[in-house]
Amino acid sequence: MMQIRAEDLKMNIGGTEILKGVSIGAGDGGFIGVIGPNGSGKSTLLKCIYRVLNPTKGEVSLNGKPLHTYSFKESAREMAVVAQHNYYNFEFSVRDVVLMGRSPHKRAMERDNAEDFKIVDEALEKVGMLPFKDRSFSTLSGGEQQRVILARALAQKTNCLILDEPTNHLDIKYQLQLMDIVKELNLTVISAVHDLNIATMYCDKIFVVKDGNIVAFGSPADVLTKEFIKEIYEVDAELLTDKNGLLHILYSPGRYA
Ligand SMILES: Nc1ncnc2c1ncn2[C@@H]1O[C@H](COP(=O)(O)OP(=O)(O)OP(=O)(O)O)[C@@H](O)[C@H]1O
Repeated sequence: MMQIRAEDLKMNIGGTEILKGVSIGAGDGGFIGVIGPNGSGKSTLLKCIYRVLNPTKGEVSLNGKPLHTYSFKESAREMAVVAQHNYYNFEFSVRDVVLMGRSPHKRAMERDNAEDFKIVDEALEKVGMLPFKDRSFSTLSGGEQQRVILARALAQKTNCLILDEPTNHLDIKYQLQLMDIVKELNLTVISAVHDLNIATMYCDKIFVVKDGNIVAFGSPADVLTKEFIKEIYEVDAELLTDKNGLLHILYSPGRYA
């Protein structure tokens, strides 16, 4: 099973310290959420983990081995990413976008084979996008694109998934569907999550980021108290536990500082 650790990450951009010494870990199929207000550093932290950014200080490791000792291809066989924004101006078909998920498993110039096409179809089927296979990716709605990007990550067949706000763009059915798909895979997951109710439903543990620091860690039910939500997000929330023992966080209009 996959272990992933970020140790004392610092990130300076243009003289501003965006991450101030952040350590997080995930492994053994755990679903780890990263929550926190806008601009707190969640995406920056995830980008250091999925190698879009190089931390100014600190280190990310996979299975105890520093990430920089992996080639990009090697780390892509371990870790797939669904990023927050996908800028696709190009005219790839849906199938071709998902096929890109197979490239870490192929040698240079190696052709896609029947197995790759099968994996792509299975991944598209899983997210309910198989009927869109021949469509141009750029003509899809935001939510459809998001599901295709998840299919690409699934086709990558990794042990670890990094998700940055994966339910962005999705209506409630597809938010639940995406989280259910990811949960059922039992992969090691690190996901930035904005919706605290989604976090309580799906995350085993959450890290809370504020102003570039981790300010709390624990199970959603332990961390997300009324007082803590007020402190972190400056909103008044009511907490309710339903008959199944699931925590719900309720808000009211105008109840913020
Ligand atoms: N390249 C950059 N140059 C300058 N500032 C940056 C850069 N990248 C990020 N920042 C700043 O760093 C802070 C953290 O950004 P980040 O995207 O990590 O936050 P976030 O917690 O993911 O926010 P959100 O919830 O709004 O997506 C923000 O104030 C952002 O403006």
